[in-house]
Amino acid sequence: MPNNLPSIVQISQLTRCYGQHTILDNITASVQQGDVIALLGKNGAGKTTLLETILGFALPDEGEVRLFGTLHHDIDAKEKQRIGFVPQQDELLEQINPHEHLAMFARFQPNWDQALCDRLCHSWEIPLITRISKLSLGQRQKLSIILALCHKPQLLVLDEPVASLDPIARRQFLAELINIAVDQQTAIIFSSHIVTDMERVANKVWVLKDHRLCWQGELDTLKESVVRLHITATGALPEQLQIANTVREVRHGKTAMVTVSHWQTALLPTLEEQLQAQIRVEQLNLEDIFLELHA
Ligand SMILES: Nc1ncnc2c1ncn2[C@@H]1O[C@H](COP(=O)(O)OP(=O)(O)OP(=O)(O)O)[C@@H](O)[C@H]1O
Repeated sequence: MPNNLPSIVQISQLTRCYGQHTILDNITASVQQGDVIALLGKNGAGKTTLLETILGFALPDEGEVRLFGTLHHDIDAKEKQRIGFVPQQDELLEQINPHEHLAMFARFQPNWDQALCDRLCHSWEIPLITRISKLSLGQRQKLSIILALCHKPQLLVLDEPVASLDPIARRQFLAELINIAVDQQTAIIFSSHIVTDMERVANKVWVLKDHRLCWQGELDTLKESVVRLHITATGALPEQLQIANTVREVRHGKTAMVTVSHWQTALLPTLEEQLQAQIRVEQLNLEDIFLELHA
């Protein structure tokens, strides 16, 4: 059956500058229901800028962003309730305690899931009656996540949500993300430097590099596309290997290790013939792919 619903997020030719500096250059991308998108990029690549621009905290210099089909700066309070956001630096109210904060927030959220809130507060050992200014960084981060998850958003945007979480809480958090993505079909955009975590939960990847999305697509396709070729020649290797879409090349005598993008298995026999070599194709994990794309 055709799906005529608008994308949850539609980014069209988005450019964003700070002063003279272009941070995001002509980005076009979309997010559909049920997508879990890992947003990857080096420090300063523009991940926070992209996430905040998507949410309408700043206007693009060029292009536009639509949330649920509406221009992001035109969405009303009701539509805002469909969004959950965990910012890199939390915006918790310091002078009240988590119990009061959660209760206050829940009053304005028609879809608030008190059972989920109670469960997470219990398993994450949130000190409910301690003033927020006295909580540890990790406890604050957990509270921000609970605030963002429990109103059952249709779009969840997470900017480095796990940086301060211990490994147990991180695993629990990832499990919750998978649950809500599967059960509620929530669209999730998730930025983190813990790439192994992203690989566990994401089905799509956006890689931000040189101000653009140098990759956007299915995680599995990315993993099939970027591979490392281990080449062992029977004789001498040609001076120029001339392998299409080479990302990085390391040579040593009759052997070479070449990382390529846009790989297709069907290319293998021709390449072996061309180089008079045996080639082993190594699949890479997401962290290795990220490192190779930035080598
Ligand atoms: N308010 C601002 N004014 C001027 N430049 C800014 C401002 N905020 C961010 N920048 C610059 O924009 C670029 C992108 O920053 P951003 O915070 O979006 O990167 P990031 O990918 O989220 O980085 P990190 O992984 O370190 O959190 C950086 O060069 C940063 O210095």
